[in-house]
Amino acid sequence: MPIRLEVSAMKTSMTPSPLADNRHAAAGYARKYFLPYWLNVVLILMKNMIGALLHIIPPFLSKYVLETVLPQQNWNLLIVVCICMVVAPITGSIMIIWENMWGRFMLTLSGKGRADLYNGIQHRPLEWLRHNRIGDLLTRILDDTHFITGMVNGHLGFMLFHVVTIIVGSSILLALQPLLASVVLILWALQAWMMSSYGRQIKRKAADTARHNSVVSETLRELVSGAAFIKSAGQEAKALRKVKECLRQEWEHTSRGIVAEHRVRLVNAVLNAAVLVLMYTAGGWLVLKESITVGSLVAFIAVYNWLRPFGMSMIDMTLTTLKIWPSFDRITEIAFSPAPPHEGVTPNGIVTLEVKGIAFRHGNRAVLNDISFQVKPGAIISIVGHRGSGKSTLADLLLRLREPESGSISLNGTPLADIDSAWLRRSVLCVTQDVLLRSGTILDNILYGSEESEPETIREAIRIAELEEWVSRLPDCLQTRVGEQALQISGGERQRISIARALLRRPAILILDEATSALDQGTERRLLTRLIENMKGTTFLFITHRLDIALRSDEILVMNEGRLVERGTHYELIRHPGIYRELWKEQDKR
Ligand SMILES: Nc1ncnc2c1ncn2[C@@H]1O[C@H](COP(=O)(O)OP(=O)(O)OP(=O)(O)O)[C@@H](O)[C@H]1O
Repeated sequence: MPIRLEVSAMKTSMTPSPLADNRHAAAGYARKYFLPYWLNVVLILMKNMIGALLHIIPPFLSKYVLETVLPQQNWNLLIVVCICMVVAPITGSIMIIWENMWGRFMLTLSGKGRADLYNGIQHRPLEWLRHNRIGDLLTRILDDTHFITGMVNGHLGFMLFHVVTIIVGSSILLALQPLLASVVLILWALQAWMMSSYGRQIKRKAADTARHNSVVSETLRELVSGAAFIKSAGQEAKALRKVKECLRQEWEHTSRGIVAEHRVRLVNAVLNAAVLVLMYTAGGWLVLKESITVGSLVAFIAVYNWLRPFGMSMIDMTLTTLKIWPSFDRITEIAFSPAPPHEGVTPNGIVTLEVKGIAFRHGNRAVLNDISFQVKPGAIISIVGHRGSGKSTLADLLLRLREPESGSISLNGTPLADIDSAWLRRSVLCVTQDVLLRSGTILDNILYGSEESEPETIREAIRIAELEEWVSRLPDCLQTRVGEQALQISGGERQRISIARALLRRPAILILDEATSALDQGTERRLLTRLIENMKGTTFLFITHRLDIALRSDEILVMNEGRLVERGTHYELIRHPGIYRELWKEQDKR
């Protein structure tokens, strides 16, 4: 059944989701991954509770020794109590083994998180990808996820233990001496309140530092990847100045963050000392008034001293969490807002493409205006025009890398938006002039996306793309690695690799956007002839400045300033004055 292509009005999905929506999505994500492990979480909580109780036994035993064992002068009981004092906390510590066992699922979560982040980036609109700096994205994938991973793996369980311990410890303090405990707890609450207001400052500074770190990464990436260019332009000193300035700014931001953190620690130290002084003074006064026994005060102080380090490290952990929060925001900005690839209609058979009145603008500038045309299955079409007339933008729209502002594009009558996105990626392929090679071997690069191809088909593709001779001269032929040698692979060789790749993919529609511009005209002519013969049934859209292929096209679409201004065969167009005739004459002169 022939498939027709039609473009219908589509809504743009370029606007990124607001952060609040992303946080909501992140909460859903956490639910999705944590819920299957609810039993592990409950077990860890219970273990923490029992561990906290076991750790709190020694202070009570001290009270018992002072008030009962020593007055009775019971030597045997003293030994038993002392043994219990040692065994209880050790047992509590040994229980950490269970936590390692039950908490292992957290490790897998961090891996999934990083993969989701990459998935999020991959599914963002093209415009978003082009506007975001690579350095910034890398910082998000590597540094920000590293902080979060560390937090999930190291802190979460530990924090849980601290919270449980502090709750249990505070209850015991209240049970021992309600008045004294209230004073201590009020001071602690004051400390927590101060923390939260300083915390906002720390969070802001951390966000600032994260932003600057990503600018530094981006600048360094640019300067390192452009090192050869900088050298050839004799601009090494200027580049070095830029690096130094960048690092100076980074240091300034980091040090501002450190100063803010030190201020919080100082306030904490002062408050801790105040609590201690108050507790000894009030406790001593209560003993003198005979409101409590010395044993109770000793037990109270022992519980307090045992609890204090937990409070301190809780503050440390809260500070770390606050610093990590901006990383969390930066991740949720991309990881949880992708439009998932949707499963839509899968057109069968050959494909007819129809474009109806599409318009597109880059910012405020109209780049395409009222473009309409129809392409029958297996047709050869050339899209020509002056530079900047909108040809590549049109290709982006056909590939659904961008959405038209108005108008419609459809395949066999089904709008692109309703077509299964995986099918679309497989069936509408674009080969551009700038060919990016992946790390791996030459063969990996040819097979990318068609790994299941038969050896005979691969050989044929290599032959048609005229790669045979070049490959045979490589040290390991097809198995030669691209990585370090990438720079030595010429533009023409890269373009031929991507033509071979297209041959293996056998798309329904193949767009060649200046895909053979680096080849000499003789090679280009031969290669394209073989390509067309070999891919019968495929629709070809040639975007080109060389008009050789236009001669053999079923139809030529001539674009000017975003409009389709002429159409017809070479011989029809050449007869009348117009842009095509101008272009043809210009080429003739060359
Ligand atoms: N991301 C972008 N933001 C703003 N303007 C853009 C963007 N991409 C392209 N343009 C502009 O849109 C216009 C059309 O660009 P396009 O690349 O589609 O033209 P083209 O006909 O393919 O040009 P060429 O023949 O030089 O490849 C140009 O003026 C270009 O500068």
